[in-house]
Amino acid sequence: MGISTNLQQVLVTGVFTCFIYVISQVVYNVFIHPLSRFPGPVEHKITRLAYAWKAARGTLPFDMLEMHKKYGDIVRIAPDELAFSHPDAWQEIMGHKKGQHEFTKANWFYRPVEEQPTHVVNATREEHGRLRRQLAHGFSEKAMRDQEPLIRGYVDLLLERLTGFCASGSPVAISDWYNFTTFDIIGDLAFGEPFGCLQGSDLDGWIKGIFDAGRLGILLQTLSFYPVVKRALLSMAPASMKEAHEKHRRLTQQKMERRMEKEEGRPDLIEGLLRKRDELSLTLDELISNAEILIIGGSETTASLLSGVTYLLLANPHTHDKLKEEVRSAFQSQEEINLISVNKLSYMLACLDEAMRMYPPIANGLPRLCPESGATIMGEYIPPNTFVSVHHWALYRREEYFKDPNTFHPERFLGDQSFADDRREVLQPFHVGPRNCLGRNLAYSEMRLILALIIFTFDVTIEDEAQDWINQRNFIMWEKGPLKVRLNRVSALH
Ligand code: HEM
Repeated sequence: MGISTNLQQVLVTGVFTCFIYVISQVVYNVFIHPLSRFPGPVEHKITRLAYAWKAARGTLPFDMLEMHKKYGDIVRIAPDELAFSHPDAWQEIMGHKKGQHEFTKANWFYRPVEEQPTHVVNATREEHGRLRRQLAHGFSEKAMRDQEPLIRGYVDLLLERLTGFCASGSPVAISDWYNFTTFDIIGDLAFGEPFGCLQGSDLDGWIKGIFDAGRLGILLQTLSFYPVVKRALLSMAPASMKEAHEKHRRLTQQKMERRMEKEEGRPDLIEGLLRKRDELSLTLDELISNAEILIIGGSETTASLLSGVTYLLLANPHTHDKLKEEVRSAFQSQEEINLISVNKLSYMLACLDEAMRMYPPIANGLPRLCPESGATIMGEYIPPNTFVSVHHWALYRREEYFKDPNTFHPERFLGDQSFADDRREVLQPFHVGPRNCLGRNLAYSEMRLILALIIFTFDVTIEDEAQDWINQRNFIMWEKGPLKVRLNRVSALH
């Protein structure tokens, strides 16, 4: 009897203490916290879980737009995070800072498992500078000229494989084929060998392993705010998961070792790091980690945009007609289309930029941490250790910055006067500043070459089942369904 009364008392005290703790957290976060003066939904001010829930449901980009519409350009999206939706925010958060402290990348997002080897995207500032300098060789104009035959080989294989579908008359998920192509290209540029996706008409198991790990990464990012739970869950990971991880690691190591055996001076993206490996004190795991991030960053992004622009053109037939006219009048044969000659296709570039606005490959904000000195963003003092972000999709759909933002208008990038008030500098899908995209030129070259050759070679029509394709969820990357189209080879090319 005495024991159960004691137990009851302990339980009541425990529950009461938890209750007091939660109430005091709520009161602190809503009324006393240094960010309490910023507007936002109350559940987001109270707990990180409100944001995590939206990210986990895949609706974050759309929720962010609604929040900015309701609360303005600055929204408190978590107790310790602000989202900014304004042209000035890019430079103020990510730009080069003369004599001021830079915003660092948020560890909870970029390094959810601290034990993993680092790479150029999540490295500390000092480490990053050294890695970037070396990697930059592989992205130079000269390197790209040297890489062109390799890239062209895969694009020709894509055209050959797609031609197969013309003969059979069956619909084709062109989105998959864009993925196969960009993965094979980047596999060769990062590891010295393709994944065989175009040959095998499927994503390689190694790539699937990376995507699975990506999904887990979203969960781990949220759990970074609850380290005890994260540690417990990681220690309870089933043996099958650990085995899969180990198998993936072994395969990657073999890939890297094969690349290291190849001739010196290969014009690819990893050669710069291999050459200075000792100077940079790079372990094998760090080399692998850099190659992996090149593959993740350089394939899905480009393939998404190609799928997005194809869908938007097909859903807006007058733009598709205009592009066909531009490409087919500029060239007489496929051979004339190359990385240099595609530069004259100004309408096509406008289509790519407009697709980047409506369907940015990276749709959500990538968070940064405000320096110890605090900072001023959009005229507001931001206290130290605040996470800050700019959410691409939501920013690009704001009527304040783009006229008729939900409609595909490539003309807005061609000086059309009806879009004179657009704030085109808002569009920064590759970011600005010292950590902006190294692969921007490569991405544009690949996308221009592939799109020009597709438009030149095929008449493309969209299948009924794909009419709604663009309405997708987003989990850091878009959850692309199959973009089903029918292809007919242009008669002059038969
Ligand atoms: C449409 C395609 C692409 C988009 C929209 C894109 C976007 C971005 C963005 C937003 C960042 C900054 C990430 C951050 O702040 O954490 C980034 C970084 C990076 N991207 Fe891309 N990217 C694309 C294609 C590529 C390609 C083809 C490559 C080639 C491998 C590539 C390589 C990189 C690298 C190496 C970085 C890290 C740069 C650094 O931290 O110094 N990207 N990209």
